[in-house]
This record gives sequence, C-alpha cells and structure tokens, in this order.
Amino acid sequence: MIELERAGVTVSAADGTTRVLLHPTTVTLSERRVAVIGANGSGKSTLARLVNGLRPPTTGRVRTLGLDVAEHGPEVRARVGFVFTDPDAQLVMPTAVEDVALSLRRSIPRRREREDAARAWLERIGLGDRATTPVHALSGGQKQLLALAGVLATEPRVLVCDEPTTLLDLRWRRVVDALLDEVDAQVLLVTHDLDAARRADRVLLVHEGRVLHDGPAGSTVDAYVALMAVR
Ligand SMILES: Nc1ncnc2c1ncn2[C@@H]1O[C@H](COP(=O)(O)OP(=O)(O)OP(=O)(O)O)[C@@H](O)[C@H]1O
Repeated sequence: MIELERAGVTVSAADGTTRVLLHPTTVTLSERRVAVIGANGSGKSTLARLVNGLRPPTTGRVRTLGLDVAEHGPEVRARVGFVFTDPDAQLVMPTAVEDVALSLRRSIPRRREREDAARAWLERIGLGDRATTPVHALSGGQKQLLALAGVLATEPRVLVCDEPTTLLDLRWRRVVDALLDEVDAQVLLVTHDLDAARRADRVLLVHEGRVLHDGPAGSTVDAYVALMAVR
C-alpha cells in the first residue's frame, strides 16, 4: 500500500527561484500493478522516488506499507525495492554473480548457498551464462536485467521500477514483463511502454507535475495518447 497525502516536491535553484516538480498530490495505491505514464520531464520519477524516500516530500507526507518514508527511511528501503533506469546507478560488484549475492547477504549468511541462490536468480533472468562476466563487459540490456535480478533477490514487498526495460529488446522486455507480472510484490512501474501500462490494474497519467488522470489502464492510456496528439 502506497499513500500520498498532499505530497509535493519543490526545489530551490541557486538563483533563489523555486520550482515545483510535483504539486501536492493525494492518492492511495493498493492495486497490485500500478503504472505511471506521462511525457518526458512530467514528474513520474519524482513521484516514484517519493515511494521509498529517495526523494523526501517537501510538503505533505508519504506512507509506504504504513511507514512514513521521511521518518522510517531505512525500514522503508529494506522493504521497498527500487530499479533505476540507469543500471550503472545500482551495480556495484565486479561480476554479475557477486552483485546478486550482495543483495542476498542478509537473507543467506552462508557464502556457498548465497552464491548458488544468486546463480539461480541469474538463470531466471536469462543471464545464467554471464555469472562471472565482469559487469563492465555486459551490454546495456544485460546490465538492466542484472540490476532487476539484484532487486528481486531481496524479495521486496513493494517494487518500484523506473523505466526498467528501456534498453531491452523485445524478447527480454517480455521476460521482464512476465517477471513483474508474477512477482509477489506490489509493483509501481514508471514506463513509456504503453503495452506494459495497459496490463496494469491502475494507471496514473502525470502531466506538468500533477496527476492529470487516474483510473483503469484503458481510459488513462487513451487520455495520454489524446494529450500527446494535440501538443
Ligand atoms: N533536482 C532537481 N532540480 C531541478 N529540477 C529537477 C530536479 N530533478 C528533476 N527536475 C526536473 O523536474 C522535472 C520532472 O523530472 P522527472 O525526472 O520526475 O521527470 P520524468 O517524468 O520522470 O521524465 P522522463 O520521462 O524524461 O524520465 C523535469 O523537468 C526535471 O528536469
């Protein structure tokens, strides 16, 4: 469950001016699959980052799984996985298997078991034959898959994905779509992929820092297509 209560984000520029990235927004998200769509720079990532406290609200409050993200940042982040658009932002270990194993360090103390579990995740995501490949030698799409595997391995209760398939070809996009469909967590998916958005239980359309439309996938995607057509 994700609750935004008049949650907004304003930033101050060096010249003293302020800029609203997200106007105060009130929304309660309890659906299992929620998509967030909208034009570039509309405020989708800003909204997504509120959910695990990566960006604290400057007005109002955000509760995820009942925890106020401003007050309980570490507890929230232990339960809420975040997949970045740019996988380099979250891959820290030299090889693929070590990177996934890092995510498992708390749940599986024994090194050998941890490595086996990490390899199983790599198999599941289609990178079984890349376990010991240096991360820097993976393609952009392979890194994106690896970053997702690392977050899934933590078994989050809420999974926020900020454009997780931008670098993926059609085949791997389908693999990721299927994984996101079957994962137990509540998923908040920021995406430009309207096919993926259409499969969500609920879709928010963000426009110029506001939730302009909020409802079932079909009507919200149609509203977005209409909005883009006239601009
Ligand atoms: N720290 C910041 N300071 C000033 N402006 C910012 C900051 N972070 C984001 N912005 C601006 O806020 C707006 C919303 O950004 P955000 O990343 O939420 O957009 P988005 O909808 O996710 O875009 P995209 O689809 O291009 O990823 C953009 O115009 C962006 O340039």
